[in-house]
Amino acid sequence: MTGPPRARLPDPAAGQACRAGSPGRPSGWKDLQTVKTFDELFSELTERARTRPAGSGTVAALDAGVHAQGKKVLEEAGEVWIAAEHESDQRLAEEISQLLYRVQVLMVGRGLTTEDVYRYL
Ligand SMILES: N=c1c2ncn([C@@H]3O[C@H](COP(=O)(O)OP(=O)(O)OP(=O)(O)O)[C@@H](O)[C@H]3O)c2ncn1[C@@H]1O[C@H](COP(=O)(O)O)[C@@H](O)[C@H]1O
Repeated sequence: MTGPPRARLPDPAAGQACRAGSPGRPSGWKDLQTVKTFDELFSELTERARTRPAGSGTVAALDAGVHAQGKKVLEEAGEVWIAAEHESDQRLAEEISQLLYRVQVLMVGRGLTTEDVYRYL
C-alpha cells in the first residue's frame, strides 16, 4: 500500500528532529525539539495552579470547577472521534493534544497526580 510519506518522528539516523514544513510534514507542525511531554505539561499546569498567573487559561479552567472541566473532556473526546473519522492526521493529532490538556486540567482540578493514573496503566 502506498500513500503520502509519514514523517511523524525524527529520523534517529539523521540525529535531528524533523522541522515544521520539512518534506513529508504539513506546515504548522511543531518542531519536535520544542514539543513537551505529557509529564512536562502536567508539571506546567500544576505550577499554574500553584502560582495562578494572570491571563492563564488553565487557571480559568480550574476556577470553573470539575463539572466544566469534565464537559471539556467530553467535548474534546468527541472532536477526536470526528477528526479520526473525517479529518487529516494533523487535525487528529491537534485534537488529541487538546484532549490530553483537558484531561490534565481535570486531574489537577481533582488533585490527582500522574502517579495516581500511571499505576493503572
Ligand atoms: N496545551 C494547551 C491547550 N490545549 C488546548 N487548550 C485550550 O483549549 C482551547 C481549545 O479548546 P476548544 O476547542 O474548547 O476551543 P474554545 O472553545 O475556543 O476554547 P475556550 O474558549 O473554551 O477556552 C484552546 O484555545 C486553549 O484555550 C490549551 N491551553 C493551554 N495549553 C498549554 O497549557 C500550558 C498553560 O497554558 P495557560 O494556562 O494558558 O498559560 C501552556 O503550555 C499551553 O500551551
